Parts: sequence; C-alpha cells; structure tokens
Amino acid sequence: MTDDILLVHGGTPLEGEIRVRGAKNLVPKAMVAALLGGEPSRLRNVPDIRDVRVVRGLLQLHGVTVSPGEEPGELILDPSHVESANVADIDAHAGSSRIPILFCGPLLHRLGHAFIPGLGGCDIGGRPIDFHFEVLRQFGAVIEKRPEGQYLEAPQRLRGAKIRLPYPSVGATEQVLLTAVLAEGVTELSNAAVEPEIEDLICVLQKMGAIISMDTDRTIRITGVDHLGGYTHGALPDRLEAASWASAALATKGNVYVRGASQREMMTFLNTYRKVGGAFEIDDEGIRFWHPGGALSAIALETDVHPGFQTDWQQPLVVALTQASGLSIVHETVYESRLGFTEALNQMGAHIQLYRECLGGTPCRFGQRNFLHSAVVSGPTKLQGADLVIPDLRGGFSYLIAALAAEGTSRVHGIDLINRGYENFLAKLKALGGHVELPAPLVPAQTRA
Ligand SMILES: CC(=O)N[C@H]1[C@@H](OP(=O)(O)OP(=O)(O)OC[C@H]2O[C@@H](n3ccc(=O)[nH]c3=O)[C@H](O)[C@@H]2O)O[C@H](CO)[C@@H](O)[C@@H]1O
Ligand SMILES: C=C(OP(=O)(O)O)C(=O)O
Repeated sequence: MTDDILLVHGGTPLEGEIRVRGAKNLVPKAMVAALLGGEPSRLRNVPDIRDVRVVRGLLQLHGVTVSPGEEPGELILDPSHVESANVADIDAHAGSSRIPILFCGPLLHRLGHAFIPGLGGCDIGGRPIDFHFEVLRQFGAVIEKRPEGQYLEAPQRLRGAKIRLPYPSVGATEQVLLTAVLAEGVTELSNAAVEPEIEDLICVLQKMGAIISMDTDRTIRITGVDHLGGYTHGALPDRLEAASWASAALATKGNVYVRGASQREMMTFLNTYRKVGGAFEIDDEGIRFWHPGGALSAIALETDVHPGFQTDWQQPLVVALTQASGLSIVHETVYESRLGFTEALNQMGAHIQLYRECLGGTPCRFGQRNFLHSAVVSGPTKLQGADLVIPDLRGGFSYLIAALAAEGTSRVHGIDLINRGYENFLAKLKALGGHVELPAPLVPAQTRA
C-alpha cells in the first residue's frame, strides 16, 4: 500500500515549533473512568490519535455517548445508557490496543459482568496480563478464559483488598484504581506504579468523588464509595511525544520548540538530555530543545519505572546516541524485547551491539535469561538512507528520526502505526522543515496516456 509508505529525504535539521496535547497514556484511561460516573464527564486536551478513536468506539459500543465539546480537543462522555448497550460486535475490537483490559472494574461494578477481547499494543515483549487478573480475583471477580477473550463476573459487590504488585506495573495499578474506587471498603495497593499519568488518573477519579491517597513508598490507599459523579479535566501533556521531538531535534542538529511540554513530568529525561549534550530552555508554555553544536557525549542509560528514565523515551534517544562520541550503554529493564529496532539502525550505518547481560548497573528481571535487553552504541556514525519497516510505535518514530538525520532518501514502511500515538505527525514534520513525502499513488496501466 503506497499510502502507508513515507519517503524521507534526510540531512535537514528540524527547526520550528510544534504542539503536544494530552498524553496517550492518560487520555484513553480517563475516558474509561467516565464509565464509573453517574453523570457526564468533560475531558479536555484530547489528541486526535488512533488509541483515542479505538477507546471512543469501545465506549460507544458499551452505551457511552461520546460527543465533541465546545473547544477543539474536548470530549463529552455520557454514560447514561450503559445498562441497555448491545455489545455483540465487541470481537471487532480485538487486538486494537491495551486499553480494553481497563474496562473490567467499571463494567463489573455497573453490570456485574464484562467481556474483554484480545489486547493489542506494541510488540516489545510478552506483555502478560496476569497481574490484572490476579488483582481482579482479589476484589472478588470470577474469570473465565474463552477462545475469543476473557469473561468476568462479579457474583456480589467487589470488595476492597490488600494487594501487593510483583512489579510496579502501570496497567495493573490503573486496574486497581478503576476497580477499588467503587468497591466496598478499603484497598491498600503496595509496590504501585506512580507514573505522572497515574497521578493524573487519580486526579480525575478524585474529581468524580473517589477517596485516594498516595504515600511516598509506592503505596496507594483507596476508600471505596457508593457513587461517583462526572468530571471536568484537562489531560496532562504527552511527555513521551515531547521527548520524541526533543530527540529528533538533537539527532538532526535542529532546534524545536515543543509547545505544551511540561518540565515536571520530564525531569529525568531533561537531566539525561543535558548529559548527552542537548540544550533546552523552559518557559511557561513549553520547552525549546536544540543541538548546541560540537560533539555529543556518550552516556550510560537505564530505563526504569517512574521516577526513572521512561522506557518509551529510550528508542528515540538511542538514535541521538548514534551521533555521540564514544560508547553509550543502554539497559532496558521494563520490556525484554525493546531493542530489536536497532538492527535497522545498524543497516543505516550505526554501530549497536546487543547483549543478554544487564550492562551498566542494576541487575534486572531479564538478566541471566535469553533476552537481548542491553546495548552498546558506539558513535558517532554517519547514517545512510535505507528501506525501513516500522516495528512498533516508538521504534517507528525512531526510524523517522534516523531517516531525517541520514544522508539520502529512506522509504519508511508502515507509517500508519505512528498515528496510534502521535497526533498529526506528518504535518508536524513538514512544519519543522522535514523533507518528507508520500509516494505518488501507482497509476493503473489503462489510465496512463
Ligand atoms: C497504554 C499505556 O499506558 N502504555 C504504557 C504502559 O503499558 P503497560 O501498562 O502495558 O505496562 P506495564 O507497566 O504494565 O508493564 C511493565 C512490565 O510489567 C510486566 N507485566 C505487566 C502486567 C502484567 O499483568 N504482568 C506483567 O508481567 C510487563 O510485561 C512489563 O515487563 O506502561 C508502560 C511502562 O511505563 C509504557 O511503556 C506504556 O507506554
Ligand atoms: C508501549 C507503548 O504503548 P502501548 O502500551 O500502548 O503499546 C508506547 O506508548 O510506547
């Protein structure tokens, strides 16, 4: 399909201004939270990305009316008709994203049962959902695995529980939050994930009437209530998209102002960016990122749960590290298979060697196992344009960055995947002076002159 291919003519620094809106990793979950309310909710700063469209479709299937608000990027979510919805077509949503798993708690509270189709999301590891089902069982849910998905029932009102996660999973923490708020009694969750998007989801739930407190030791306590209302909320900005553009500015020796980027959620990224040699300037509206000239420095980088270096920042920054002088070490500790994208960078001229060992510091869950989850990047290396096939969301954006930083033209296949998490990325690339074009459609032989 020619319309899923982008031609990228590299060698021009990205310069100018783009805007990021609400976070891909918060907005769909805030939309799911609307299912818990007795009244409509109003969500602002909603980006036009595929994950939002997928959740919108799923909510509508479940009887939630989703309509645009008065401002651009505003959604009104009205859950008044959930009880009478016909979900016969739910199978069509299988493989669409990771969000359907978060419908469990709200549907169990509302209807006493839930059906969850197979999940999608990036292929960067096994991505099991065992923690989700374990916590739901602790609340009293009964789960039956069926060939086409998972069927859940709540024989009685779900009850709060004392839960400890084996690992601070973002999704499992959100599962607990969205279930505990209406469960009977108190839930204590320890070893919880505390990503900024989770804090923002807690803000949403508190606005709806939930009682939730967060301790400094990854413990979250939720006192269940009998009824939740609607909310009005502006989603926090997408720190992952902002970091992607920052990495693109660095790798292409450019200068990009990311309107909407916020310092507080990006502190760890900003420290790393500075260590590599990237420059930035923060004001009240956003952050300017640029390459200040001279050589970039190699660094040791370990991804981790928040407040560590976010795994979704890793792939775009690795492209910039191919331009740094010396040996950089990257240890991916969140996903076991998130370095496969480097093979294509090597074909473009990068020198990246993968290792099974935990390089550069803390042993992680993947050490002594058969996962290539550490990398040594030696640079700087000139990159050459190539034929690239996008493997996953952030890997895909990394390929765009590499193609923009390379000499010559690249053909990037599968660009539609990027629409899952980057709003209007093509228009933004063009606004920044990126030389990108969709190839002309093939003209059928009989219509040629
Ligand atoms: C839509 C969304 O918000 N996606 C984000 C979310 O994904 P997601 O919520 O899927 O990520 P998790 O934090 O749950 O996963 C982290 C690790 O825990 C493991 N795990 C998770 C659940 C489970 O039941 N069993 C299990 O073993 C996973 O395989 C992975 O190794 O957080 C990730 C970590 O910040 C981000 O990279 C994703 O962008
Ligand atoms: C891994 C990611 O997302 P998801 O969990 O939606 O696959 C990501 O945003 O990089």
